[in-house]
Amino acid sequence: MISIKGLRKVFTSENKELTAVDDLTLDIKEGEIFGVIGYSGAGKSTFIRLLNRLEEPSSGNVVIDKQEITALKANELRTARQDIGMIFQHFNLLWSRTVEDNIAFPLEIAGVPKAERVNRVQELIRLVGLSGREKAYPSQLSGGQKQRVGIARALANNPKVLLCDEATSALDPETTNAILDLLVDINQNLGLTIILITHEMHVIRKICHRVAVMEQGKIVEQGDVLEVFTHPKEKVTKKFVAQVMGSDEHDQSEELYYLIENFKKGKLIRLHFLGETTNQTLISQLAKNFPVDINILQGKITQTQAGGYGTLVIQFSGDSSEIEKAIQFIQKETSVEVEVIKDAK
Ligand SMILES: Nc1ncnc2c1ncn2[C@@H]1O[C@H](COP(=O)(O)OP(=O)(O)OP(=O)(O)O)[C@@H](O)[C@H]1O
Repeated sequence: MISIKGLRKVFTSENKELTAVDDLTLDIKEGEIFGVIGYSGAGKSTFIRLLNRLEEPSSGNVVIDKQEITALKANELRTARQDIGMIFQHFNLLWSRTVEDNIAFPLEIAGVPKAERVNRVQELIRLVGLSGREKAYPSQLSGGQKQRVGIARALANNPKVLLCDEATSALDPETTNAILDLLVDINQNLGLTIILITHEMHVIRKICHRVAVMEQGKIVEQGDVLEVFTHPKEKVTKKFVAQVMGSDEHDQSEELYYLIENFKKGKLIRLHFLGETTNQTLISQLAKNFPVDINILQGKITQTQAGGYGTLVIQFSGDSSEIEKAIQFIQKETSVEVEVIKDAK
């Protein structure tokens, strides 16, 4: 769907050259939500702006849906941009226009007749959940509502791709979640390919299918979100994963030592969940099927688009042969990995 090859952007200021995006090659599939994460200055904004040529590349090419964006003349680019919606951190709304007039703006530019425009705007307002706010001005809206206007405006011409430039960075956590849910809805219901840049791993965890990690203009690691979360390779990736899961191995071993010392009966087990979508009822299944006591001691499980992952430490106590059967059940019937931390025998 999107093919990016050897993309570079060199800025020159005060006779110094700075390579903001450095020989970047990437393929993005149709219908996926692809996240690019990196710290400030990594080159994310420059990268996403190169895709629709808000920033002109120094070299390399970008192909979106078989059209080579980097080869288009100015007038061709204007038409091609109707297929590439974009939303921004600070919304970029027109402050003197109402909600409906902001959303109608790209339709006016595309020459859509008035009656059709009015219908389309109504449809978009419903889609993004802004019914009743049609006549409001941006200054009268909350941050989340402003971004909803931004999304509706970006979708007005039925684009194939939506570029999101730190779209939730100016929002509080609750509003961020609501906007992320809306992006997932749009992705699923309209089949829209979404590329987003962010410095928050929570955003990647919650909605992305694949992720690329950017550092100094380059992609240093990429893959399925679950794979990158469970097996981060680069130092920078490990830091991002720690934003969501916490990673301090020292802390973990201290906590385990505490559990081993204080829960001496039966067996202490650590369960490793990896992309489980079907095992959410595991504990209740164990409790129903085996005459053992289960004590939940510690856990951290988080949900991604590909299912949950994380660990759960439990204590089994009771008849040791029943405990063994319960463990065998987990090993045979689920893909949860079992690690025995301590066996009281
Ligand atoms: N117009 C410009 N002229 C000169 N240098 C620029 C320009 N735009 C960006 N840069 C530089 O390019 C590098 C990458 O910036 P970019 O904004 O793409 O990073 P980022 O990862 O999006 O970070 P942030 O989240 O802070 O914006 C930075 O060193 C920045 O100073």
